[in-house]
Amino acid sequence: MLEVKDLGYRYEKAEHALYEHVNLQFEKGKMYSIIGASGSGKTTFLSLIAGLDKPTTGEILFDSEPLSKIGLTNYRNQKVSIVFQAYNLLPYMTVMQNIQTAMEITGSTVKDKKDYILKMLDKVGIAEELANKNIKLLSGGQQQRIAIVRSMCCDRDLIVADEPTGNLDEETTKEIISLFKDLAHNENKCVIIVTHEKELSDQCDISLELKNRAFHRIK
Ligand SMILES: Nc1ncnc2c1ncn2[C@@H]1O[C@H](COP(=O)(O)OP(=O)(O)OP(=O)(O)O)[C@@H](O)[C@H]1O
Repeated sequence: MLEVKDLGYRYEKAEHALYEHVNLQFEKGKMYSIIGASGSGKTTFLSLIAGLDKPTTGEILFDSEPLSKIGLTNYRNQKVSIVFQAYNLLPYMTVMQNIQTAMEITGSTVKDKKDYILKMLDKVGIAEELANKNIKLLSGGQQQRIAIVRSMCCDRDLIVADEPTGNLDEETTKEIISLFKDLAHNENKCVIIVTHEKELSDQCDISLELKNRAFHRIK
């Protein structure tokens, strides 16, 4: 579903490229982890496959079509769901409004959105009374869970997440892992997660390590 072809990336003014000639394929129904030392370029890679930035060389294809042809804005609005730490949550809106707005922008066909959102929030342990609170009143961990629920509600084939369990307690981490697993295995999504956490990486179907400017399959 997602194909990375001969990809290279170099930040302007950086001495070296972060990586070159990367070739990878990601399929629906699988959960992938990307691990690697701090600064190895994991977040940058997610930004590229999420259509937030363009590769310096090579290309990325979604269902055989290059992102450059789909258009990055189109791609982000229609194909991919991004769970970066509290990425793009709107601080002046409530939890409910944040998720509902995202569903509307992405053309969700769910009829009773409020009811649906409350059910999804319940799955990650967010009670109804929090749903009507402003985002900025929530803790970092709660905001992270909202960002995940928003990605689940938007029904995209590709979900990319950066350290989604980074600031959560052990029990919530388990819950979040099982939500991502469910999305991959029961809803046939392609889930790609950058993580430092072994527990999360171990649960993935395929693990890639970014080391010495190349990706190595370790599971
Ligand atoms: N906008 C930028 N301009 C120049 N260099 C950058 C920029 N953003 C990141 N870098 C550098 O690129 C390298 C890769 O950064 P990236 O955030 O992708 O790594 P990472 O593996 O996700 O790290 P971490 O695990 O610490 O989050 C780092 O050396 C970083 O300093």
